[in-house]
Amino acid sequence: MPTLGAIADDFTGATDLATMLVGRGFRTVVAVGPDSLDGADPALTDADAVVVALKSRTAPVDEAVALSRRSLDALRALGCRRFYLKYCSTFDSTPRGNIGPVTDALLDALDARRTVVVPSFPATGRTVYRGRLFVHDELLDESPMRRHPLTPMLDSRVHRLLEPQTRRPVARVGLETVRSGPEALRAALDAPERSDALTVVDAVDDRDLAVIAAATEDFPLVTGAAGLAVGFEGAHRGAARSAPASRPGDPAVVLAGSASAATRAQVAHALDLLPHRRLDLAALRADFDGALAELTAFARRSWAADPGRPPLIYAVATPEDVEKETPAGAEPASDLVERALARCASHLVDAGARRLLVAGGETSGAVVSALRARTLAIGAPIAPGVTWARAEVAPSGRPETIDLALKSGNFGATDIFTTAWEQLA
Ligand SMILES: Nc1ncnc2c1ncn2[C@@H]1O[C@H](COP(=O)(O)OP(=O)(O)O)[C@@H](O)[C@H]1O
Ligand SMILES: O=C(O)[C@@H](O)C(=O)COP(=O)(O)O
Repeated sequence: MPTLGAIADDFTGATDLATMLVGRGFRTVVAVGPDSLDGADPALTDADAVVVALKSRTAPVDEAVALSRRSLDALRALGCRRFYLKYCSTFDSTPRGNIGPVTDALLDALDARRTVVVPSFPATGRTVYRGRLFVHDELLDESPMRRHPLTPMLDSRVHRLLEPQTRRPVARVGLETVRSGPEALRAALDAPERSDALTVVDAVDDRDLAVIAAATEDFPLVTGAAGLAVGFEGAHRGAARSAPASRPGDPAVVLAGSASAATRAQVAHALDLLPHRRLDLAALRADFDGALAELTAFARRSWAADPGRPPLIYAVATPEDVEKETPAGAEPASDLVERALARCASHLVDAGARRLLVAGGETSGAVVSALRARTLAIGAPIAPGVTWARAEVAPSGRPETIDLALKSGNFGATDIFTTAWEQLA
């Protein structure tokens, strides 16, 4: 029976946390949305931890809160007693939410008064020092996250980002206290000014995260990126990862909807090596089905020409490709891109694709929902925060088992689109 329940605000974040938890000795399953939390499913009841993947990061606040509350109730019904709200290591949110409102709602539901806020994930270059969030050497608001199409991050002070989003006071604990050990940190968290607050805690390396995890072991709810789970200890060290569903040479495809800097570099690298097509937004607006049929035909031709070179279908190669203004009366580009890549994934699985690498959190949510997967079993790791997962899908009713990698826009080495497949060998 699972005892740890996590709620992730996007799909790449869910597999990011799940691969970390597997590495920490938790048999972990990702459930796609609260409706997949079926108490009779042995994949869930035999796990130590269940991570619910939501597409709630940029949803309207009420919807994000309702989805998270339903997930919490369903995780409790499965037996979970300790909860983890997983959001982005770059704290992706707006002044309205959704990190603050969801944290408030989960605390209320758990009858808890306070929690910690820990976006730090040093393995991917995210650290928090003096309350400021760094992405490698840059402050968050000086990093490419400043120009994110959905959640531009214009401040690096985590407390300032959170304050307008929550009803609770926002407090801070500095690195000096963390480095004094779990008892000192716990005393700081128990101080009256933090006893009903959301406390942003500095963490620069994995030892800091282990201290935070130890100091909050009995908190009903912790919040953060996947890094905090570095300090968790499950009972199944060396927990098995699921075997690949596909074989080398099976049709594979890369679908990239992210406009993030790392993905743009990965696209640029792959353009020289893989057959590729950029989504043509005008063509999609003029004839969605026709444009999709052309993309499917392109993928089929690529597989026939060389099964070793997966076709790449992408949305953005340079920042200028991001559509800033929607033509009057037209569907916003971000929705159109998600819808196109989701439909593309369905067509391609129907056409035989058994290995899909998807870049982008919102994009991954749209793709996995279109594929109608219910659970993801965590497979071979690819890079910090990125993993293969095995999924039963049924885009048009016929079940298939495929290998899926959901890559956060900003994660992964430049050559990930050409090298990730080696982990399936
Ligand atoms: N050309 C474009 N113009 C506008 N928005 C785009 C374009 N291409 C992609 N997008 C949108 O940008 C968003 C990227 O978000 P996401 O998939 O979460 O990537 P990341 O992981 O980098 O945040 C998606 O909603 C996607 O549809
Ligand atoms: O914590 C992280 O950075 C990732 O797990 C994550 O949430 C990434 O979000 P996207 O960049 O939108 O994929």
